[in-house]
Amino acid sequence: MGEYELLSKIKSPHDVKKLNGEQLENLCTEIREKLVETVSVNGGHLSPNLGVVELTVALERSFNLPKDSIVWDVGHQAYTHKLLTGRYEQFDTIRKKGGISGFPKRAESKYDDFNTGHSSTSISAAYGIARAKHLMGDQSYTVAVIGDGSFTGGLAFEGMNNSGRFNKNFIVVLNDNKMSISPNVGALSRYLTTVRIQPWYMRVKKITEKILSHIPLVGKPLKRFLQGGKSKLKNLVYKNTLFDCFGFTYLGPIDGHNIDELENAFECAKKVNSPVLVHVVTKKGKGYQPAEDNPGGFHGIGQFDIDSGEPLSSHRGFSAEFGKTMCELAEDDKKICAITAAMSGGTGLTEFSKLYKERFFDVGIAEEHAVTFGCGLAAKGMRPVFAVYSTFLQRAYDQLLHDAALGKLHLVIGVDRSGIVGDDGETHQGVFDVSILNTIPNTTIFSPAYFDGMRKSLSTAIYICDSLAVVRYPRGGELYRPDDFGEENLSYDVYGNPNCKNLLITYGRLFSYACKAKETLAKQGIEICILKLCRIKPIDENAVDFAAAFENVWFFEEGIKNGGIARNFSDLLCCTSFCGDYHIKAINDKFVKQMSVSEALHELKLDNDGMVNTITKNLKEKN
Ligand SMILES: Cc1ncc(C[n+]2csc(CCOP(=O)(O)OP(=O)(O)O)c2C)c(N)n1
Ligand SMILES: CC(=O)[C@@H](O)[C@H](O)COP(=O)(O)O
Ligand SMILES: [Mg+2]
Repeated sequence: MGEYELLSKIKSPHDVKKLNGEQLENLCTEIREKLVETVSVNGGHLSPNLGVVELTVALERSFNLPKDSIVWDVGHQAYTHKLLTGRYEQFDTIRKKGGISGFPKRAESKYDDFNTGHSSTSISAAYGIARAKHLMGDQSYTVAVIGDGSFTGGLAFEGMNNSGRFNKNFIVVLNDNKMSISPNVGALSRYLTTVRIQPWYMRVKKITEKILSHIPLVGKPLKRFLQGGKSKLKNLVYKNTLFDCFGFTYLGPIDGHNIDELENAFECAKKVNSPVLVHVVTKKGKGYQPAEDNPGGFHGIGQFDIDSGEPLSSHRGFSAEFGKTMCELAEDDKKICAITAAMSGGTGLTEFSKLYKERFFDVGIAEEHAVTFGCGLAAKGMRPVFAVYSTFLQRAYDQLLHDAALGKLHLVIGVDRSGIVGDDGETHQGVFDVSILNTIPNTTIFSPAYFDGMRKSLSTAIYICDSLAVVRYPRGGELYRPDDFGEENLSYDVYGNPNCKNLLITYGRLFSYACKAKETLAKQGIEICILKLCRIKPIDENAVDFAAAFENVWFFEEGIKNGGIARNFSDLLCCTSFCGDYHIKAINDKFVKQMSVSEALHELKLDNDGMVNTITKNLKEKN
């Protein structure tokens, strides 16, 4: 490893076009080695990228980038695209502070046509791009590349429905590897299996030609192309599929690891004067045995040992604790149901899915549906718990508001990855959920700091609350817990001398940083007391009354300031006799870039150093 003779010389897709068959094969091998080597150090999305090496090479050769446009859905599989579009030299910085992103970014390269991170957007975005080009008389091609998992998202179907009537070329490449993060689920997935294996979809050119001659508009040009002298399209078969019903000409299935076959299919797709769907079959994790054996495990991974495929670090996190608690509760209560939107592993629900199969619902990448489906379960007296990453819950605002809260339905949401998540960057930071949920009436939000608080909050959300109830917890595990801090209370805790002048308010994992800051400040002769909220909506009136007695109050919040709890708290304080100074440190109207969690908290001045510096500075200014 380390010697990338061909890859290191690729400065743009133009260079890839110059390579012959043998060189392309070697290039793909080098790319795979580079992917494994880099991700083993930086962490990242390995198996999705290993699966699309040939697909990407074929796309970059068949199309004329950056004039033609490619929109990668989610964008977690665009590493090869980055390597072939002038970012080889920077590739070692991927997902690091100041480095290149793990997702496409328009600001990063002229070859990145659309910013992504959340799934199922590619068809809509690419269609918008195609229509804009059309309006401007630009004849270049536009391609959306979407995985079979991302195709389960409603937005993908909205895009298909809308774009299917376009009377110009528009290409959707469906990368079908039978996997979302875990095995893909649902009727679409079942349908794709039948498309892949039905016997009448024989790969016979004659049949293709015969069928094509009966298809108006599309058939004849395709047939002519198939019959063309240097056509190598013997593997291409026209079929009548679900996609045709949407107005797309279906081409496939194509072997996604055969560059020749892929290029032929793309050449053919270009000839169609209407929307085309190219169905490409790939193997997630291809070329690295541990990832082929465990594609879900290598979907998104931290550092690992290349020889064994073993992760270099593992610690028990909130997700695992949440999953364990769900299993314990579900054992005694047959009404408890768990819902995930294609994130069973990440949200800790794998064990639940095995133990309580009939009460476990993986709805695909469909957060909006997950919420409304949960509301339906709740309407009939079940106890649904939807476990979802904070960033993906953003999709379901209207469903939370209109379907759950307005109807006072008792849906519980486990908001995983709340707060800074680190290397995935802006698209994945869980810093908006509080502000979003805070606007919704009939909603209770708990944001514990430790596992015991999470367990208590979850059972309270399930058994005491009677409308929308949310328990949020961060990526990773528990942080520092002082020996003299007892069990977490559900509403709030006071830690320190309640009669001192200075009060630090916070919630969630920032409490750990606050405790460290308290110790540091004590050494400097500054005494602070900490008010640790657990239930952040509604805020306990007694907590507000307690805070009102202090001379100096700081609220540190790991979330966006607008609409956050610190602002609420200040509104409530205004209604008391409080006459001290009130300071808020939260994320001030910006997106948080990719970097480790500790780097981000440091930069945002939300770690212990930031707290100490802010407090000492404010006190100095006052005196
Ligand atoms: C709205 C949204 N929900 C969930 C995710 C998390 N997620 C990222 S990739 C992925 C699976 C995508 O599967 P597929 O599109 O088939 O790509 P593959 O990894 O199989 O290549 C999921 C669920 C996301 N990025 N966006
Ligand atoms: C691309 C995507 O959205 C997911 O794969 C996400 O990156 C997973 O994040 P975790 O690593 O925190 O599970
Ligand atoms: Mg897939």
